[in-house]
Amino acid sequence: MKIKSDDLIPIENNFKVCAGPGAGKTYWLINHIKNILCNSKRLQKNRKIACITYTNVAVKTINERLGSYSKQVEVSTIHSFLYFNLLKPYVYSIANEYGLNFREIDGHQDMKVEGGKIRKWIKDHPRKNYFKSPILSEKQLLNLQPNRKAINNWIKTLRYKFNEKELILFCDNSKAVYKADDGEETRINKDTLDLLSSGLFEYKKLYWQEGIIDHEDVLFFSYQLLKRYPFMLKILNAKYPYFFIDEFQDTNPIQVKIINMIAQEETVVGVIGDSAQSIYGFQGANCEQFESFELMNMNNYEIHGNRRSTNRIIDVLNSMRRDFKQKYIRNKEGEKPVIVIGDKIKAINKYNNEKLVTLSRKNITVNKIRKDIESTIFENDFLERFKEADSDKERRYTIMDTIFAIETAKNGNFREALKILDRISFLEKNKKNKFHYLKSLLDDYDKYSNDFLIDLYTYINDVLNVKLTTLRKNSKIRYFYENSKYKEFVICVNSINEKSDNKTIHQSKGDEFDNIMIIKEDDNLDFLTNPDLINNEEHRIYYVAMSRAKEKLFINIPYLNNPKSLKNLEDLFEFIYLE
Ligand SMILES: Nc1ncnc2c1ncn2[C@@H]1O[C@H](COP(=O)(O)OP(=O)(O)OP(=O)(O)O)[C@@H](O)[C@H]1O
Repeated sequence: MKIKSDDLIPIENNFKVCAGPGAGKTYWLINHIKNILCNSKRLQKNRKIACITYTNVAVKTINERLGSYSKQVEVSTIHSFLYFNLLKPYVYSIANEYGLNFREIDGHQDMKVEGGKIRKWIKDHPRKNYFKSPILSEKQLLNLQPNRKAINNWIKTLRYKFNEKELILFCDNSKAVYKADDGEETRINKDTLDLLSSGLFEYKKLYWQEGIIDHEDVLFFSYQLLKRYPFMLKILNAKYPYFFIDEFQDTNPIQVKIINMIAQEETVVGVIGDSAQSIYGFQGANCEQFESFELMNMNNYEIHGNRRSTNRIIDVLNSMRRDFKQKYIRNKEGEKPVIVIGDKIKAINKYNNEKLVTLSRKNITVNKIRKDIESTIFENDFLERFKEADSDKERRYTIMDTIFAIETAKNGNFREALKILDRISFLEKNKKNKFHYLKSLLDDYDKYSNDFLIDLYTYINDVLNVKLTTLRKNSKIRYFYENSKYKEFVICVNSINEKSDNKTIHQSKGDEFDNIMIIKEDDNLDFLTNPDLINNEEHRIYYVAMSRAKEKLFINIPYLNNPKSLKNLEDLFEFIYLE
């Protein structure tokens, strides 16, 4: 059934809302929540609406938009929802079985890959006796650097997946490769990878025994808990009579299973999304999953308008979409989108008089643009130079982690900031000291953040009374501290990256900007000339990118080998060749 983004729907039925970009899905969801808060007879004092969304930025936005209504709504990412409602209170009950040191767990983090742990894992591998030809030996795996690096790359792809009803761990074998600077490629053979794969839980346990869990582990343990202890499900149902998930197209299969479990009892479940915007395939999400998602007593709705973009931009989006065409709601003609052919920096500079946000497919392109456009130092360059200049590891790490913690806290994530401080040896695990240290630094931010690193060094020494190794006069390292700006360092912090005008397409998910330039590294515009939003994730990624634009849209390609191939795009785009 078609609805508009300000329509109300019955509050006691499960629902699925499908709508294209800029349709007002988030806007609609917030209204729906307010409607429930005003009219539900099932929301007593201690019961809440759960509203799950994809990123911490989205959590913040939804909370702000709910305003005073947010008290009875728990807005969070699925990981933090499950962590606080299931893992923290109950994981002790299965901890032994998984070698999980539950007392040490302090939140969840991005997956860590530590060389030392991989080494230990291989040394103690449960099927170590089979490490003989054609399987690489322990020595070949541990002592040859290219092999080590290839295994490292492979382990970085570690994920859970369902094998029948059980969750198993697997890695992507195509990533067990290392390419040296001279182009020589080292690839680990399949027999070795199969054997190593058989012990992946032992690898995980090396982290678990220290209480370290990542986001995917939160899903894994939650699933195990819910499967084994039905009373936990009952508690969730009692606490959250309504459970909604925004951006459902990027939900992975474990989350879907958990959501299905939650929906079996009295909780009303609603999912909102757009299968054409599913862009997290590498995490196991796929667009088919959203389309086939079904619950008992579920109403289906569609919103066909686009409230974000000008008509000319919506025309481009519609040219890619087969399932339905979006309607103009703003009904502003706008300018014809432009394909700009030539150097990216020239292209950005040409159109940068109005605020322009660039969206690139890869991080490396974003970094190149930042280096030229923002005249800041490429983050790795700076960290590399710092590492080279300051060989005193303790001092270097103290400075580095202190800045990471300060900037993370300033971005609103105080908990994460305190966690970062654990990496500093004199603060480790001492909550009171950490708190005091961070608070002073935040209170006095202006005293050290406007100029050079030396100011922060002096502040830590003199005001906080932490004695860092002296920086000798006229030494190379003192010169570095006296000449490197604090703000140069800040660029290294990811959360700051989010604020930049130059970002990856994935970072732009859910957001919108007036003017956008998509930066391509080649002239392949297949996603426009031959679009396939159902089967091709790359096409969906560019669809998401283009649909972030409200007013103006540019696509930059470095060259155009075959102008004829773009003939069909002339109605939709203007073509500009740069000198
Ligand atoms: N009913 C409405 N009245 C006024 N403005 C609206 C309404 N619905 C949505 N908007 C505005 O339209 C824009 C797009 O809305 P929103 O971000 O909720 O869309 P979305 O469907 O979640 O987008 P996407 O899937 O592309 O991220 C926003 O600027 C929002 O404030």
